[in-house]
This record gives sequence, structure tokens and C-alpha cells, in this order.
Amino acid sequence: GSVSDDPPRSTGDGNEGDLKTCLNPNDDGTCLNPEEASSQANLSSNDGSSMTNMCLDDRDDCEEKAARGECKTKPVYMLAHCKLSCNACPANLKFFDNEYGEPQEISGDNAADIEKLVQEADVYMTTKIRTKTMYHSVKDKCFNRDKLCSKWATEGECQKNHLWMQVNCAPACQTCEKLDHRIRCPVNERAPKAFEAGDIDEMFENIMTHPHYKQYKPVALSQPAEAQTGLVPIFKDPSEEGKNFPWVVALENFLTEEECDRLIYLGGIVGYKQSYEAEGVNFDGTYKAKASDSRNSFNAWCWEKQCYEDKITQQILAKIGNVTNVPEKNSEFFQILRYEEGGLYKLHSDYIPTDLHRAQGVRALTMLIYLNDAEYNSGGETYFPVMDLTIRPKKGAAILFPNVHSSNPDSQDRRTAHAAFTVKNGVKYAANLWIHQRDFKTPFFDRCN
Ligand SMILES: O=C(O)CCC(=O)C(=O)O
Ligand SMILES: [Fe+2]
Repeated sequence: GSVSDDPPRSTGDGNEGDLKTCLNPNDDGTCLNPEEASSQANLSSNDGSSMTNMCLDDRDDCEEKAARGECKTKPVYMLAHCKLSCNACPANLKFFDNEYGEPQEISGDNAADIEKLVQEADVYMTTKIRTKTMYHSVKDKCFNRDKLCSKWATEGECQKNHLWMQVNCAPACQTCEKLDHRIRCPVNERAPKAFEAGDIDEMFENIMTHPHYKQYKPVALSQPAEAQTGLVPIFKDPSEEGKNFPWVVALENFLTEEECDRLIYLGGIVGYKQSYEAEGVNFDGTYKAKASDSRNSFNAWCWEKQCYEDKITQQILAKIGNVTNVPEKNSEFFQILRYEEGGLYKLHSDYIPTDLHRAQGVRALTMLIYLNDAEYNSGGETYFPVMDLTIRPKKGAAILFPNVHSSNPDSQDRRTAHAAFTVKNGVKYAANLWIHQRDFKTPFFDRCN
């Protein structure tokens, strides 16, 4: 087919838009938002208004009426509703209408193949998907979401571009079961986790005591009462006895000026967009991005090649890996944050409960790096209410904290809930890196997140 007729690609080549907002990118890299995608899918054959130019039958009795000669005797009605049966389609262009998504265009040199495929898909849909109980979870969301699905399928796109096709052209590819996230993205419960019980506390103690990490100037902002670091416990007031807090460690000298500037710059190349939050799921089980009133900021996801494969990005990721000892593949991509005046992020936890049942596991750790200095009275501090910690942004400094309990690294530790105070003047830049219990990158590139 011509270039413009090719289906959207999913090549992991960095053209797929925003991690959280672009779940169904078009071939030019722009996003088809989830609402649009689902309303497209809801366009059923009964919605004649949107299909007046399509060459199809939109009444059940067309064939019958055509056989009675009504194409000639009642041409006004018949040409409005029964173009296909009346053979009144422009040469080489007709549409097959059905109940599972967009009417399918039958055109071009391989029109006969497309027609055959459409008929096979019809059999598949009626004898399997719509009738067998094992397809119950997907039977109401398996649609051809583009009029060219069947044409693409005959051109081998179900194989060549399977990540996109298997969910967006599932009837044509006969892959309806893939609409079920549990089937498309199975979780390997035996895949090793980054942290078992106790490992997180051990990691922090190691950061605080091992001479290698001195260069980053680690400072314990909070630590468990029983920490074995030999450091002076930070909660000495007897009234604090019995209170126990998780580790929060600042690395006051973590990134160089050059590294900070580079991340800010790369964020600009990717493009800072209004921040969203993951809420609910799309038809294919991927997380849905939602505008949020608890958050007023911009962010750029560093997963386009130009950002992710940048030498300095990789250097920073290696540095973080050196501190956490967690494989790089377990981390998300940098989320580079930009807060303008009035920007803030209300109290929240970085833990996403539903991640527990996904391949990547939960966000065990957050590394938050400040990329520029807060000027006097400029606001923008990070605040942990439970530990009463207020952290003023300082260029190149980072804080590392767990979102889970060290004793049970899958369970949420709400004590590290935090907020970003309002930026009062100037701009605040920071970067998040969330580190998961298991491989994040493979399911990400498989369009499972
Ligand atoms: O900007 C900050 O200080 C905190 C940002 C944050 O908590 C987040 O993005 O999850
Ligand atoms: Fe956060």
C-alpha cells in the first residue's frame, strides 16, 4: 500500500508519543486519544449518518429487495441504503459492514483477498468470539478500529506490526483474546524481584556507610530506629520513641551541572506537556491518562531515542544503577518535570496499587533529582508530612526513598507520601526515576503498561 495507507507502527523507535497519554499513536506519531479510539469503536453499523458515503448495505433486507428489482423501482431508497446489493458502488471501492467496528474497505488490487479475509473474520467472530464462553471478557471490545484493518491484514501487517494490529484490528487478525490484558501481557510470578524482605533497608545502609558513595554526599533525612549504620539516630527525642520511619536519603552531590542542564534540554526536545495521572484502563487494558486537579505541572518522558539513548542520560542511569544495584531495565524512563509559577503537586504516593498484578511489579523506589536551584523564597519544596521533612530543591541534589515497606517490598508504605509545594516564582525543574520490582522496559515496549 501507499505510505499513508500503512497502519500505525509500534516499533519502539521513539515515535510513539507520550508514555502515559499516547496509547494509540497514529503513524505520524500523533496521538489518538483513548476517548476517540473508543468512540470510533462504538461507531456501529446502525449509525448510518456517518456512513452515507460508504459503499455498503445498511439495511438487513437489501439483498431481498434488490432481488425483487427494487434498485430500479425504488432507486431513492435503495441508493441510500443498499448501494452494495444494487451494485452501485464505484469501481474498486466497497465496504463490508458488520457489528464489530468500522466497515471494512474492500479496494485495490487484492480486493478479492480482502473480501475473503472479511468473510473469514465474520465466521471467526460469530462462531467463536460471540458464542464461546472463553471469549466472554473480550467479546464486547473486539473491534476493527480502522476501515483498512482487513486490507492491512492481507498485507501481513498482523505479523509485521502485531503490537498495534492485534488490539486495534483484532477481528481482522483474529486476535480478540489479546484484548484481555491478562492474556496479552502475562505476569511471570517467578521472575526475580529487585527487592526481597530486608533488602531495601540494607541498600540504604550500604549507601550511608560504603566509602564509594561518599562522593555523592549522602545524608539520611529519615532512617528506621533500628538502622545499623552506626550513625547517630536522628530521632533522639523520647516523644519520638516507638515511632518508626523509613529511609529517606538525600544525595546532595549527585548530578553534575552538565548532567542537570542536559536533562532539562532533552526534556525540551521531547517536549514538556501538561502532566497527567494514570487512572483506569483503556479498552486494551493499558493505563488511561487523565488530567488531574491534584497536579499542576508539565513533564517530558525521556523515552524517545534522542533522549533515552543520549550519552548523558545513559551515564546518569548508570550512576543510579550503581547506587541502587537494581538493573536498569527495572526503571521507567526519566520523567522530567517543569513547574511554572503556581505549579504544585498535592499529597500523593508514587505507588500504583494495580502494578502489583502487572509484569513490572510495583514502584519500589523513587529517585527524585533537582535540576535547578530554588531561588530565595521561590517555594517548590518537596514535603513529607509523616516525617515532617521539607526539602529545598538544589541543583544536582537527589532524594531516594521507598514507596514500599522494606519488610514486604510489594506493600505500599504510606509514610513516604509527599507533596511538592507551590512554586512562587521562577521555574522548577526536577526529574523522577521510578524503579520497579521487575523489568519495566520489556512490557513497556510490548505496549502492556
Ligand atoms: O517535584 C517534587 O518535588 C515532587 C514530584 C513528585 O512527587 C512526583 O512527580 O511524583
Ligand atoms: Fe511523587
